[in-house]
Amino acid sequence: MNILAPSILSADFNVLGEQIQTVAKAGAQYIHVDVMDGIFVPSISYGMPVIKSVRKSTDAVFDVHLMITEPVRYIRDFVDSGADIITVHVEACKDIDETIRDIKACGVKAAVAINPETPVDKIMPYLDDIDMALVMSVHPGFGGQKFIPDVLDKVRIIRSYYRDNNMDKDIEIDGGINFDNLPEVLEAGANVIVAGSSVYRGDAAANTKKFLELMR
Ligand SMILES: O=C(CO)[C@H](O)[C@H](O)COP(=O)(O)O
Repeated sequence: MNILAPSILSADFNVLGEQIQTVAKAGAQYIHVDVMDGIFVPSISYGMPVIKSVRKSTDAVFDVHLMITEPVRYIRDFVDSGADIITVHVEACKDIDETIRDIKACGVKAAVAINPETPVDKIMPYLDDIDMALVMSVHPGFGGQKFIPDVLDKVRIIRSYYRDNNMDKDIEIDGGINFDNLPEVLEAGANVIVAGSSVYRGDAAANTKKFLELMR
């Protein structure tokens, strides 16, 4: 199933709850929540108190993408704040197996992300254990960047692995996705589409509906 995950990084934080409701009511299944610590990535976004507060605005799945160093320290806190899926970066964890175990032990879905420069081999050992693989299609840290098409080879390799092993798992792609590159991203095998600026720039409800229409 194809899923749209609007990234609230590009939303208007002054009315964040309403911005989330707009895309959820338009049909977005996930809300993509980017957490940045200023260490793993150069920018700082928001954390648990904000997530807990906006959790009240919708029942949509909260897809929490932790761009933070050693996320294992905060898994329980993010689950208590309302995360339904927690993504950690392979580059940010000393013990990725333990981190995946901790996420699952909290009763939420576990996902692992790789940056554009990280070889696909780094995520392959975890594909059986996780619920979703996230392939970054920009260097993490900021919304509104240009899509890096080379990462689609990694999507294809992961999708082939899942297909060959009869696993119907999710592959998420994040960064620079727009109406023009969406077809090639879906064709490569990604089925969870993160889109920030191309949803929230302009009419968020109309953009959400257009994405969902193109993803059918
Ligand atoms: O993880 C992210 C940045 O690190 C964002 O989710 C991503 O960049 C989405 O925003 P856009 O669609 O504007 O590229």
